[in-house]
Amino acid sequence: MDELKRQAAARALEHVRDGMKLGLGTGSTAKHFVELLGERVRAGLDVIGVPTSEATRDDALRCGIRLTTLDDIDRLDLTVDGADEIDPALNLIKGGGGALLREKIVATASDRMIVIADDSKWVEALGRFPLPVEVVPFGLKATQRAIARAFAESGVSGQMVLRKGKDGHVFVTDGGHWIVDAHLGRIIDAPRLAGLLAAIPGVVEHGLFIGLAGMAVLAGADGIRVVERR
Ligand SMILES: O=C(CO)[C@H](O)[C@H](O)COP(=O)(O)O
Repeated sequence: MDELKRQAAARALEHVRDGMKLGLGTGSTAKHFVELLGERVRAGLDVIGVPTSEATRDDALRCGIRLTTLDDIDRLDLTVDGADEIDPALNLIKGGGGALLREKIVATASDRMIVIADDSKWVEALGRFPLPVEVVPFGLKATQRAIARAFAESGVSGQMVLRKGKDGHVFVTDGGHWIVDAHLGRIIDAPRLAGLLAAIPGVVEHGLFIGLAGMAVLAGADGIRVVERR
């Protein structure tokens, strides 16, 4: 599986050009991309990156990649990131690694987003992977009730679980928020649900990435499949 992730990352690297401003994703697949990019940088490629998490910032610096922020530059040329699920419209579930907020800000500031994954992430409909919803700790129960109403309005339901870290304590995002993972099974209308969740005051961000990815690079046992959004 790790080899497939690296193959997908290597194929995405072919889209990187000298002088590009890059969004650097988070997760085990994105980490392969950062490492391979670092090899090219050490060989003379001139790029600058905006990391989507503290973990990616550390990795990128270790790999010798120059970094900047969205305060210092306007647009990015390309973001390369992983995903937890990818559907045929190239809508995604992201946030399994907890970095969905910065990932969405960076992807939205990019002219292009390429999503890289092993082909187990390809699904006919989103929702088997629990949908991460990043919330502020204040008023958690009220926010969860509003989220449940949004689910009902878009025709889905399921258990919501407050994410815990490996240490058993509540998982805290880089932005100081909490994550509720919603076990929905199958999301019938992801764009509609995305809009409903975005309108809830206690929701900081959710893991539905609608219309952001322009290309998916999927590595499987039979080779690499590239899917472009129509
Ligand atoms: O959204 C993410 C982190 O917030 C990751 O891209 C997603 O969880 C996929 O991770 P991996 O490449 O390790 O399978």
